[in-house]
Amino acid sequence: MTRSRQMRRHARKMRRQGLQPMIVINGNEQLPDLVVVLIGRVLWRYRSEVAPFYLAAVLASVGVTLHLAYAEWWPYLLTATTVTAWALALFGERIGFVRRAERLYAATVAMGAGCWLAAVTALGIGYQPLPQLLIGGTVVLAVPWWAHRRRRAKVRVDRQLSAWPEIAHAIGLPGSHVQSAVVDVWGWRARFALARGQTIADVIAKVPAIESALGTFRGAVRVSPTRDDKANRFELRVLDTDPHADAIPWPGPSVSSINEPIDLGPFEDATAARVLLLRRHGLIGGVAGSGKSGGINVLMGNLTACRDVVVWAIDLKRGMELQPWASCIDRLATTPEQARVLLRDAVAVLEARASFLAARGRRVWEPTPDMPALVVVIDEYAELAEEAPDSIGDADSIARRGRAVAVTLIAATQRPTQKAMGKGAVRSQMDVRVSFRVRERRDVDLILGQGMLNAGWHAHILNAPGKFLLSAPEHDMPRRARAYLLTDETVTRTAERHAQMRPCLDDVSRTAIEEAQAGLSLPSDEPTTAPSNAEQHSIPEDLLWTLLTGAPDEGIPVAHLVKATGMSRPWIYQRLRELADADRVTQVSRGRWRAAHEHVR
Ligand SMILES: Nc1ncnc2c1ncn2[C@@H]1O[C@H](COP(=O)(O)OP(=O)(O)OP(=O)(O)O)[C@@H](O)[C@H]1O
Repeated sequence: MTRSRQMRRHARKMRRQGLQPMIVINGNEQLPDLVVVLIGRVLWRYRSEVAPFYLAAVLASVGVTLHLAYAEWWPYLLTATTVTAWALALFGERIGFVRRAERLYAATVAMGAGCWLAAVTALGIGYQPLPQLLIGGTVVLAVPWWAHRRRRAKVRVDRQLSAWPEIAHAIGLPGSHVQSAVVDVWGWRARFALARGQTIADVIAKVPAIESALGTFRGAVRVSPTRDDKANRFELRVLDTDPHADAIPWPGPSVSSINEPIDLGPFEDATAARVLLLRRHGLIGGVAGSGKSGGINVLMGNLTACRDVVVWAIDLKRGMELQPWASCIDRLATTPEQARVLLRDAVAVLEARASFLAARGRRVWEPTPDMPALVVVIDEYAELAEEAPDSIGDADSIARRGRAVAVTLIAATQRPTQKAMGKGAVRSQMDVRVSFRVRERRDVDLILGQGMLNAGWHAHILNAPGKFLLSAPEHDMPRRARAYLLTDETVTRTAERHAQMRPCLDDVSRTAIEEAQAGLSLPSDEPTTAPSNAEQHSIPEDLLWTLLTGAPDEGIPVAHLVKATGMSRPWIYQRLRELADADRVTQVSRGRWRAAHEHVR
């Protein structure tokens, strides 16, 4: 019996006795077979780390072979090298070198390796200083490779996943296997297939065992169904770091249109807390210092990035919170009087839009850069209710009737009591509720809605500023999230950038505001039905023309035209536009028109 067979037998015997065999290598003896296997395994396991040296070894052997057989090939090698390096630098993105630094690195390695190979092919490996260049170049170029974060993360995940069959066996899920995996900022996620008869409930019951087997911290593993909701699949989310451990810098806007859900910050499992604001109103609550203003900054950073949103804001704390965004805000009210006018105008906008839609037989206002949504942000709503109580009726109107016409209200307040919200229906109309930390348990229901505390929405125990619970039609489970943090400098920079691309309100809304400001706003029960046939058209059109030709020099207000003809405001505007296109009428000033001079009586 050879010595190595004796050793293996001995090892088996020890294992039967429950002991762990140890390999002792005596310097004078030949290495046992086992050690060769072990070294092979280590070299395979650490193949990613050792890859630069593998490449160097391959280059050296290819170089020696080429020198002996085809020494005259070196110019071809140089040409191929140059072409490859340029291709990697210019088009490397297509094969996975996403960042510029990665493409430059790949091109440098290709250039270095190719030039060295060409030199060895021509001169032989013994030519000085080619051997030194190979060793030095390998070590120097290996440093960025070793340091590359994404490579390291991928290797770590590969190793954890290659151990999955053993883990699955140990935790009682034998036969389950990995289908795909991706690495991200917080850790990794992988899709698994389950063996016959296993269910996702079995996996959820094993989460602590999975955490232990993968060597993660407690709470790092989440199990969820896959998107296709197959009963024999599951998704495993493994966090390397707790996403909520520190403040999370804002990564920049997540949307460019109000039609997309806004990312407020990550949940504990690092998935994004995304919420749609189109045709919804929002209520943000929480005690002083809980991060409300931070939350509003995240919203502002996103809303101002949308080319189909006009933002109006009310900040009665003398603009302390919203002033930094002033360059992106179409109208900012910082006094009760300004707030009153702003809300009255917002109601005028919503009424004009409703008439405009009704006249065209349309139900909803689809925001576009030309016809944007209007979002009214009110910081500290309680101050508004206290200092401008007569404007609460307008806020109420917006909350009740704003959805279809894309006029959205977002109100922030510390405690949305009935008194703080004024005597209106505003609170009950809020579809999206964001609760930062509250002082008392009963405040949970105030912000999130009746019965939410008992349903497990424990906003009173949120333990750091910026942490929040989000309740919305697509978020019906209490999950902690943490809002991104925008530093003052980020706010300034973002506001500067976004200020250049803010849209203006559409004609319908602008005119409604002008009329409201001129005190000519029509009652909300103005006629909204468009004429149904040509016969009906002919009379008001004649009347309209008569009014325009008889108008004084300063023009006739649109509101008068509406009243006199009995037609809807959008109808009047359409006719005016047609007449203006035919050079028959002119707009004297905002909201005032008359016939062109040659037609004036
Ligand atoms: N998302 C966040 N992540 C980390 N820290 C935050 C976050 N939001 C706020 N903070 C910290 O908490 C402090 C208070 O936040 P913020 O001013 O937003 O609270 P607030 O609820 O608006 O208070 P107030 O009502 O007094 O204005 C900030 O100075 C900041 O340091």
